[in-house]
Amino acid sequence: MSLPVTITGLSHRYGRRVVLDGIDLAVAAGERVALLGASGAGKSTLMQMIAGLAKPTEGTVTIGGRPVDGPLPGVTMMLQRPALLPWASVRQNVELGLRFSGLMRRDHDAARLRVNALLAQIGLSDRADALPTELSGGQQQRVALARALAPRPDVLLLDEPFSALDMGTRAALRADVLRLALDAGTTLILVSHDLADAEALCTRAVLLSGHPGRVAEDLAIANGIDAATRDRVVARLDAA
Ligand SMILES: Nc1ncnc2c1ncn2[C@@H]1O[C@H](COP(=O)(O)OP(=O)(O)OP(=O)(O)O)[C@@H](O)[C@H]1O
Repeated sequence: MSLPVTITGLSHRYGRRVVLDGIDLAVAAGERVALLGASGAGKSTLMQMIAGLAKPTEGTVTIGGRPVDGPLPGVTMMLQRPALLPWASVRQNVELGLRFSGLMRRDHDAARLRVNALLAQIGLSDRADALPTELSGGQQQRVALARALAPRPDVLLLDEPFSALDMGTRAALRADVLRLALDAGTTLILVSHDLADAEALCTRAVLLSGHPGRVAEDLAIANGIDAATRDRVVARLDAA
């Protein structure tokens, strides 16, 4: 299942410093939206609020009509660093996603099949017993992706998941994310400062800009981006 995410009149201050101002954003169930912006535009802060890890100074976030006042079941976040359990195998790390969802307890066989299918999808079936430290950075990020998608989350939040990876690995992982997200039918919100990430994964790009960050552009990108728009967006992303 996928759920809509609605942000209404959201502003946020750290101390006396306003970092986000008047954010209104409606993401439909199953939509794939990129939150783009230069460094410091407030993208990660906004993601933390969607994930229920921080509370906005003003305004609300609802997911499936339910106000977010803490982490909600069915909402999964994946970060720049994979944050795998170092002492647990690849398989155990992916299983963790299903332990939280309860499937491991309810139907152990179904959980095992799901983990096997995910390991095959990320090309790591033969590394199921390896420890994370025995994998490359890209492989570790794939394991984190499989763990995030194992319970078929209603909403998947990706905060710069590709930024620590080289270009080749990045392209391959983008393809994995798209395939697994489509398979899970999840609503996807991606934070990035790279337009290419948005084009590879999303049908819509929302650009945060300024200090405090506000929504500067809201673009349909499913059918590509014309040259003038691309130049404008890239210039804004490059602005510090
Ligand atoms: N916990 C915090 N306390 C105080 N200020 C913070 C805190 N977290 C972020 N900030 C500030 O809020 C602003 C927005 O930060 P945020 O990390 O949300 O931006 P971002 O767009 O995700 O940036 P980047 O692309 O560099 O990660 C920045 O100026 C940052 O310094």
